[in-house]
Amino acid sequence: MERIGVGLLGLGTVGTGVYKALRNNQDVLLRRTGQLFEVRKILVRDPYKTRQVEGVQFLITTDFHEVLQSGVQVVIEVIGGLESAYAYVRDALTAGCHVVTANKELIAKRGKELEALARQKGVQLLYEAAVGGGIPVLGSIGYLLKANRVHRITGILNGTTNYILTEMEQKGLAFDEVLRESQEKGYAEADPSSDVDGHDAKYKLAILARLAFEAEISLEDIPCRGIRGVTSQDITLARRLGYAIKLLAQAEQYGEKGPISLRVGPALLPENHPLAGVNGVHNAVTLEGDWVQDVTLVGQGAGEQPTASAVVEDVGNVLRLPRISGSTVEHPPVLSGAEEGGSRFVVVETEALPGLAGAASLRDKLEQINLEVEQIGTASFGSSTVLGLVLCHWNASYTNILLAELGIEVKRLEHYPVIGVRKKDRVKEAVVTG
Ligand SMILES: NC(=O)C1=CN([C@@H]2O[C@H](COP(=O)(O)OP(=O)(O)OC[C@H]3O[C@@H](n4cnc5c(N)ncnc54)[C@H](OP(=O)(O)O)[C@@H]3O)[C@@H](O)[C@H]2O)C=CC1
Ligand SMILES: N[C@@H](CC=O)C(=O)O
Repeated sequence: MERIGVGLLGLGTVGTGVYKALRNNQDVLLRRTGQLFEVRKILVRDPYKTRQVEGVQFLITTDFHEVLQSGVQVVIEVIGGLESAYAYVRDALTAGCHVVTANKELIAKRGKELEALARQKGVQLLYEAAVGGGIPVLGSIGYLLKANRVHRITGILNGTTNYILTEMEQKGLAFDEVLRESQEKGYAEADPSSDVDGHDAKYKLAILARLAFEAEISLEDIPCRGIRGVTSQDITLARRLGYAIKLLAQAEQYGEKGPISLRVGPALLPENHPLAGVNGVHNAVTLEGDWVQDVTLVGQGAGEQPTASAVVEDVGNVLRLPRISGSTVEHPPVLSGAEEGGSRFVVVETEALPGLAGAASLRDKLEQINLEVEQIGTASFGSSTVLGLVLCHWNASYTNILLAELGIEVKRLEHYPVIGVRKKDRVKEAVVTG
């Protein structure tokens, strides 16, 4: 039996889970790795805080150097944020320690430099928990699908926003209330705007695309929209037309080493799409490769236990994996504005809207000016009425055309891409009101 010293940076939601998992499943890890992982020091910000786990007080420090001096071979970074985390990870790698982190922002922004440092020092830098919480998605791409050319990734990559959208729909709760709940449950980032504005999903998509396409991904190349604009009216109307609204992360490579398109934003999925029923804090990733065709991995995307699971799996692998060799990352062109051409769900909120007959005649009117309307629905919510249209072959100029044709005072107009509807699956006659 080999004793391995571990330094834990952070004892919040994830750090607490990691400490408990290392303690409670020590026997499992020992049996499977022959190694006994012992936490020697825990770095925190506030040494006086009451901790959610017993017996840690004598391990706590606020001095990072004490961690490095405690005979550790593995450092686990679960403090989050960028600058301090970066400095600690860099110093731990420089000192010859293996590093495991759950920090997607750090890996998306500084991963390239830190991986080069890890290679130079002959140590591992592992970050399975940075993407998809407990889902072993990076390992699946890196180790289990290594003979495939993965060309498309479609994912629900943020647990907080998926939880919010689900609770808004299923319980009719308000956005702010559900956001508070997701913070209490430990799903949200320290600054939850990273979740709700889509940045967290963007970091995760960049990490996935880099690994799957072996391509350098710049965060600026990922158009990103969050869920602040999604209302419960939009969710209700989309559902009536047969769709779920999800914060979707998409990446596609057109041919080997070919151009790449990337996008994060709310989108409609038809109810029979594999990701449409992924609810609550669950995440899911569909990977499409040349031989495997498609594989969908689903699991809890945030929270103490699933995230700790991914961190501790990395810890168990750190001394068993082959050393990272040279990287073959390419710089393919990135396609921008791959937003047009597909179907769009357009929501118009107003005070006065046509009923069923009016909606049908509106469709005729729009079709006369060559706006192909696939589905149309209206719904009333208190003093507001909402019109929802699924339009084919979306073009940015449609917004103004629509406003002119509607000829009514519009309180709000929002539009979402509609994903994954094949021609033969399209709903033919869909005019709903309520
Ligand atoms: N929560 C989740 O579901 C998931 C989180 N992650 C990632 O894991 C990381 C941690 O998240 P989470 O556990 O939720 O965060 P928390 O805010 O719950 O915990 C952060 C911990 O780090 C400590 N800390 C923060 N800054 C410093 C610093 N400068 N020096 C020393 N200690 C510091 C805090 O100390 P103190 O307790 O004294 O305040 C706290 O213990 C983040 O990168 C996050 O993105 C990844 C997947 C899922
Ligand atoms: N805040 C993140 C935590 C996990 O990465 C999320 O909600 O997905």
